[in-house]
Amino acid sequence: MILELDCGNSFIKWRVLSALAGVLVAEGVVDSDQALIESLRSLDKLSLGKCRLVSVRTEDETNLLIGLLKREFDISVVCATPAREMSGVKNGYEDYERLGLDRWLAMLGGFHLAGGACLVLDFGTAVTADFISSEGEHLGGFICPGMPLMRHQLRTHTRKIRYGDLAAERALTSHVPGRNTVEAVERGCSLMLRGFVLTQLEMARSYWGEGFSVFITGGDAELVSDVVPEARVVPDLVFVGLAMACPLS
Ligand SMILES: Nc1ncnc2c1ncn2[C@@H]1O[C@H](COP(=O)(O)OP(=O)(O)O)[C@@H](O)[C@H]1O
Ligand SMILES: CC(C)(COP(=O)(O)O)[C@@H](O)C(=O)NCCC(=O)O
Ligand SMILES: [K+]
Repeated sequence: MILELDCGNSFIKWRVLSALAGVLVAEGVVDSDQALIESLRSLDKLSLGKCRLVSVRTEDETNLLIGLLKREFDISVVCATPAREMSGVKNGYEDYERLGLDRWLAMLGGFHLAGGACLVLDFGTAVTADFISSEGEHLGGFICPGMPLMRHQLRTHTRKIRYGDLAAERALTSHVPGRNTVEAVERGCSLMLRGFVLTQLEMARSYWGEGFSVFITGGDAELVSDVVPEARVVPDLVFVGLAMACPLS
């Protein structure tokens, strides 16, 4: 079996595929290395052979996790690394190594699935947008705070914005003006994300008219997906790119 990991700033997304057919065996989201090991240990008939992973964490943190995986499961681990060009996509950063690897893999996955120009939007801790032309040229992108960061900033830099997770979830069932703090904040931040999406769409149209695909991924993808009905919500877009960047022979 193959273990795939997407180590973001907040969560580790994991999944286990069968070695031969690549069929999904199990998957999950965890908030620590230890929780990952526990989730995997609890699986029935787990027999991991290999692991491929992408991380936007520090080298030290990533190496710690790799060491842990090798000790626990005695597997080989392959890490996605930066590239100037891969699978027809050309990295557009001045310094290609500085582009976040999760963005790079989502771009590889998006361009592969679209077979043409695409806009890739990722809603995680940070929100990112990346533009890839029909020739596979990465035009660049944008980074801004995602929902968890916007919430956190308001909660920590004001005296009177305090509320719990359940209230936050309930507040997001509508976007009418809030009549209490939790509604006002949650809906306000959600509208910022939705406005961001519309701006990115406008920019993509100015480049490519109607000839492009939109991909939406990341843990908070559902907060914005209805703004772009034609978009493809692909929660595992980073994994699509990871398999392309790290083929396991
Ligand atoms: N099962 C889940 N576990 C944790 N967070 C989730 C889950 N489903 C959706 N989310 C949302 O995903 C967001 C984090 O997105 P994610 O793409 O995992 O971020 P990152 O890659 O930066 O770690 C959180 O704000 C949370 O609201
Ligand atoms: C932009 C990001 C913080 C997004 O991370 P995420 O929200 O997925 O955890 C990550 O891709 C990153 O650290 N990038 C390096 C900086 C850059 O892409 O320019
Ligand atoms: K991510």
